[in-house]
Amino acid sequence: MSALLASIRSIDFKSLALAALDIIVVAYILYRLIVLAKGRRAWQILIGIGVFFLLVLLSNWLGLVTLNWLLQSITPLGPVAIVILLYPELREVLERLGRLDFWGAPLSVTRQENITGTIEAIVTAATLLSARKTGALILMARETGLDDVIATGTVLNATVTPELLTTIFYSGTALHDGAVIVRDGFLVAAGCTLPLSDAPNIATNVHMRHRAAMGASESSDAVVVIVSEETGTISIAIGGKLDRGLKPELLREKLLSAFGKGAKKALPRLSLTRKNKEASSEAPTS
Ligand SMILES: Nc1ncnc2c1ncn2[C@@H]1O[C@H](COP(=O)(O)OP(=O)(O)OP(=O)(O)O)[C@@H](O)[C@H]1O
Repeated sequence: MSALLASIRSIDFKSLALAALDIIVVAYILYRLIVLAKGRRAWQILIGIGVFFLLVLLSNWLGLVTLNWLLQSITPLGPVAIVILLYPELREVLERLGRLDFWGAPLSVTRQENITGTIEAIVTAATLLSARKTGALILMARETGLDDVIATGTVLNATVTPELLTTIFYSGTALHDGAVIVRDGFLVAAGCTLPLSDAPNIATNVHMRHRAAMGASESSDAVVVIVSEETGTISIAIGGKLDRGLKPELLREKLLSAFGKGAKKALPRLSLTRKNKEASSEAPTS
């Protein structure tokens, strides 16, 4: 008993508390970084890095000398490659650190909004625009921020209504070109430039507006609704995949399912960072 008391007394509680704090802070930072990366291209890059290190360990363990030598030779280039590949995400993390919103509110769902109402407004607007053959590009945010895309357009921060959407896309208005960004139940910005898809096998009848929608949904977890100016057809792009020729009911169904049952009351935040600079120089105007 006295030995137990002596050993308890010998514990340096201050160092223990500091070590615990250290572990908690590091774990929290890692958690926030994972939440930030998830659903974006950065996530695939991180998985790729994980696979690379797994291969290094495996080749070492199996005694695959040449493969191990090759992988070990490439490893010192890793930090530079990571900075290049994850440049947009690293920039966003630093910006968030500066704005202090890296630590606070959750990065995913920040506000409880009526997503069903937002979806309804978008479906109604798409139906009207489709009937008039007015081109439209509506990007719906899901996770993290879209600040760099928003920066390419004009900030509005207005409630999403069919009237506002149809007015914005009315040909000839100053903001009809480009995409509108909907986030947290608000039409945050209009006239935004999206990154174009660089997928190799895009059909020739997929024009710039649809390519931009595909690009935005490839680079982030955004859900993009498109109305073709040429044919009036309504399409949706999710994860780089374009689903064309949707009836309003199917569009509503897909949007509700994209925002998930749990998210029916919340419009999550989303980010899209990659390729904007390239797209802003490529985007055409009508
Ligand atoms: N990178 C981009 N980001 C945002 N909007 C874009 C981008 N590229 C094109 N657009 C929008 O698409 C419009 C022109 O698209 P496009 O040339 O595909 O029109 P279209 O021939 O009528 O085809 P569609 O049937 O796809 O509407 C532009 O005026 C612009 O509003």
